[in-house]
Formats: sequence, C-alpha cells, structure tokens
Amino acid sequence: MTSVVATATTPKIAINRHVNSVLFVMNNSYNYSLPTHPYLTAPYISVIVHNAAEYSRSLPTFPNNHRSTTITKTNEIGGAVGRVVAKLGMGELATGGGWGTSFDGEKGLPLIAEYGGFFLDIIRFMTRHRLTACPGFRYFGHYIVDFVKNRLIVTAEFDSRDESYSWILNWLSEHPYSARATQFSVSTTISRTGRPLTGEGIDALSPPIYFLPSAGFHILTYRCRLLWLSHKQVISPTGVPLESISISALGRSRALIQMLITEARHIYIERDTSRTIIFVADQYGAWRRTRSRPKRPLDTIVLDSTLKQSVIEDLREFLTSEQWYSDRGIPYRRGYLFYGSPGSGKTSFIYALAGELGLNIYVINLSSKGLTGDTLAELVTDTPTRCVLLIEDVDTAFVHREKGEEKNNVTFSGLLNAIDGVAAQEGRILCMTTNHVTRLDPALTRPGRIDVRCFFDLATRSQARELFARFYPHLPPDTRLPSEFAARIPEKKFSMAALQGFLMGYKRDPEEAVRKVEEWIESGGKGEEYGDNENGIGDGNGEEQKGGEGENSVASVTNVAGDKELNVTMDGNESDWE
Ligand SMILES: Nc1ncnc2c1ncn2[C@@H]1O[C@H](COP(=O)(O)OP(=O)(O)OP(=O)(O)O)[C@@H](O)[C@H]1O
Repeated sequence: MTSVVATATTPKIAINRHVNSVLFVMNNSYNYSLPTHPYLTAPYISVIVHNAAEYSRSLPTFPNNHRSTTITKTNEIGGAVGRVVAKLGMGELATGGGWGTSFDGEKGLPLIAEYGGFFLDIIRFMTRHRLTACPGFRYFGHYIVDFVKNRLIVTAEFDSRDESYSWILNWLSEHPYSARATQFSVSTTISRTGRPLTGEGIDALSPPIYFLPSAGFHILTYRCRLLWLSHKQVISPTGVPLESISISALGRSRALIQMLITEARHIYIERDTSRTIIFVADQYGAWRRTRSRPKRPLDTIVLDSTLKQSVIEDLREFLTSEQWYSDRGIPYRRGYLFYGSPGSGKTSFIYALAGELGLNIYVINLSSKGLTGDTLAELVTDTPTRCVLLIEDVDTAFVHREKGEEKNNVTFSGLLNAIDGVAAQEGRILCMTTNHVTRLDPALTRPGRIDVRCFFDLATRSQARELFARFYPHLPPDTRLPSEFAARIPEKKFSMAALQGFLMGYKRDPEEAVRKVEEWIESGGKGEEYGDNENGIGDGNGEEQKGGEGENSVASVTNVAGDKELNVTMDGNESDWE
C-alpha cells in the first residue's frame, strides 16, 4: 500500500500516482491511514491532502487515544475540518451528515466521521463497505467530470446575444450534418434575438430555408475530427428567450475550435460583402445588429456628381491618413453634417457612402429612452475603428438647451463628451443629419466636431429629369419623356422623396406619369397613392436650410477646415451657420 503522508507540523506531501491510502501523521502522536479507492485519482487526493496539511497547523493536538475523544474535541476538530472542506470549495459535503455523525450511523470507528465530517465519512463508508466505482462516482462524479473536462476537452460557448452566434448558426446551416440530421429545425432566418439577417426578411425575394440541428446533443465532424455540439434554449431572468450553442472537441489544444470559429466568421462576413450592415444602439447601451441592406450604388443618389465625388474622395483620404493625424497630434476622426430639406437624400447618401467604402453603419437615436450620457459614451467607444456613426435628426434632441429643458437622458455636454472625448473611437466617421441647421448649437458643429457640411435642397428640374430616367431605365435613348416630366416640375418646390413617391404610382407607365404630373402638382403633391408626402413639399425658398451659401445649388459641401473647395460653394465661414 502506498501512502500519502501529511504532518501537522511539517506538511510534507508525497503523492504516489497509484495512491490508495492517505496517512495523516499529526504531531507524531496520532497516525491514521485513510484507505482510498483507486478510482479516486492521485491528483484529486493530493489536492485534498495538500489543503488539509495547510490547515492542519491550526488543528488542536490529537489525543493519544482517539477513541476517548470527547464531543467538545470532536466539534473543534469537526469545525476545523469543516473550514478545510469549505476552503476546498466542498462545503456542501461537510454539512450533509452533520458533525460527529457517522455516515452509516455505525458506532465503533467514529474517528473519521467525528474529525473529518461528512466528507471524510463518505470515504470511510465506501472503503469499509468495499463499495467501488459506482457510489464513488455518483458522489464525486461531477468533480471527476469537471476534472476530465478541464484536461481532456476543449469547449467554446456561443450565446445568442452575441454576433458570434450568427456565425456559428450560418456555419452549421452549411455543414453537411445539418442536411443529414434527423432531428433538425427549419428556419427562414439565421437570426440573433429573432431578427432576420443577411438577405432575409422583407428585402429577400423568396425567403431562404435553413436547416439547423435542433435543440439537444449532436455529434459531427470537422476536418476529420469529432466534435459534439449542445444546442440549448433557455429563458433569461428577464423573460427573453435565449439560445446557446457549445461546441466541444477532444484534446487540450484550442486550435481546432479556433480554426472553426475563424472559418465561420469568414464565411459569414463573405455573405455580407455586398451589403451594408446596420447596428442600432439598444436600451442597455450595447450595439445590436438589426439588418443588412444591399449596398446602394452611389449613382442611384441623384445629386451633383462633383459633390458626390468630392465627399467620397474626402472620406477615402481620411481613411488612409491615420499617420498624418497621428504625426500632428490631431484626433483621428472626421465629422460630417448633412442638413437640408426633408426627403432630399441625406440618409440615402450616407448609406450609399458607407456601401461604397465598405463600412458598417452604427445608428444612435438620441431620443431613445434608455440612453444616458454614460451609455452614449460607451456606445461611441465600442464602435469599431472603421465605421460610420450616424446620429439622425440631431436637432430634435437639444432644441431647448438654452432653457435647460433637455428632453433626453443624454445632456448636451454628454453628447459633446461622447463624440470627442478621449474615449471616442479613433478612425470613426461621424455623420449627423438635421432638417433645421439653425437650431443646432454652434458648439456641436464647430470644426473638429464637424469638418464637412453638406447641404441638400429641394429638387431641381435637372434632378427631376435624372430621377425619371433612373426610374424607367428601359426607355429608348432618344426619348423626351424625362425632359417633359422635368419641365412640368417647379424648381425647388418638391423634395426628391415626394417625386419618387409620385412615380411609384406609375411604375410601369412613364407616359401616364408625365400626363398626370401637372394634376398632381396642382393638388399640392397630394392624393397619389404613393405620392402623398406632406414633408415632400417645400416653400421653394428653404431659407432655414441654406445656411447662407447654398441658394443656387441642389446640394453644396463646405469643408470647415477651409483647406479644400469641395463643390459649388465653399466659404468655411462659421458665421454663416449660426
Ligand atoms: N437625391 C436623391 N436621389 C435619389 N433618391 C432620393 C434623393 N433624395 C431622396 N431620395 C429618395 O427619397 C427617400 C427618402 O430619402 P432620405 O431618407 O435619404 O431623405 P432625408 O433627406 O434623409 O430625409 P429626412 O430628413 O426626412 O430624414 C428615399 O427613398 C430616397 O431614395
């Protein structure tokens, strides 16, 4: 029999690989050999003994004759062992049988029970009764399983609240196992928190069908290695249905599972390359991927082409000048303000720009109820280094600042801190939109926060002509219909959104659209099935929108830094904006 020796005064531990007993030597006055079972592994016993030896210093001296132990001493020792057991994280084991009570109620050999509590009593009970693996495993099973798991199995967990969950679902849907599985779930979306993702939902012509392993346990292979997968559905404490997937493989190396995750992410991102992904801030201050849109080509935005080119070039230059900013100690950020009439293409232009540059869009709604200054700052910090951060209708949030009547949880200074505080993410492009530029506080639009301002006006005739031509792309090249349509549209009276709405009523009949447009104009742009857009009608003046310099332009861009004339008008004069 090999023994493990623990002494109270000099805790020396010698563990034999095939340990089958533990010998306690306490001050040389008391020895006790605790037989163990071969199924209790040496490392496991060693942990117990090591900790017991550490604590044994504080134990009272053992009596020479342990059989004469009094109840008082029993309790003292039991308490000490209880502390040992608690330290080992096995507190529940020490309480089950009660101190000083033998596990099997047997008299005569109470020492272990009395001095060791329930935990040691169990060992004694097992060995006395020659009980082998079965009850031992039942009792210590989860420790053994944990031990084996930690040393022999690699597991990765994926939670449906995280983006990585979508990667794995997507990967699984393409794995041959999903096509073969006899227990599978059918889905038309690869969804996270129930929301459709790429190419799914209303923008898909015919919804795709995904076959996924159903909830439960599955075994599959990856690169000729065995994997097992557990797919669980749970309800969170707040009542939200959640899902989790854990994928495990034999071995201690994480390489295989890391490879799988990288591959899953790659496949998933590949699906998105032709799309712009939109993230929206949720009420808990975290980014949630909401949807993805096919990238909108820039030429579908009917604006002065020089203007579009100027903005795109400005952005491209920014994205490649990190070192330039760093050399001069300038925060590496760029701010754009898109202002002007409602429905003139501000948001559409931003989406098209993001698509052109391959950036994702992170949308913040300042009026969102749960949003506070702190969560806003966190959100801005959490954006990736290359992205478009979009704050729409920024005027609506702080119109009453001077009266101290801010309607939101986010204060004006909270917003300023978030967008240019030290924690604000480097490399991000901030885009703000407003229909009422004069209502904006100058502090918000000062250079450094806003570097480029783009003005969008109501539709001109030339815009109307181009819109018509794009709407009916199959018209013969020599057709006069676009010009006839444009000739009937008053200059800067209607928004592009309103004109588009009108044309939607005549999707397949351009001649009819031209015939009906005057009638529509006379009705003030109302009454058409798709053309009823109250916001679409301007006063033809748009004074509030112009900011002083855009009167003759459909859209104009001003570079606040004054280092580059982008288009149409440019003066870089702050006073024009206040
Ligand atoms: N210049 C334009 N070129 C092409 N389509 C446009 C243009 N302006 C507006 N539209 C169309 O009108 C609709 C509304 O446009 P968008 O939301 O971009 O306008 P907006 O200026 O952001 O409006 P708001 O200020 O009300 O948010 C979109 O469907 C868009 O395609």
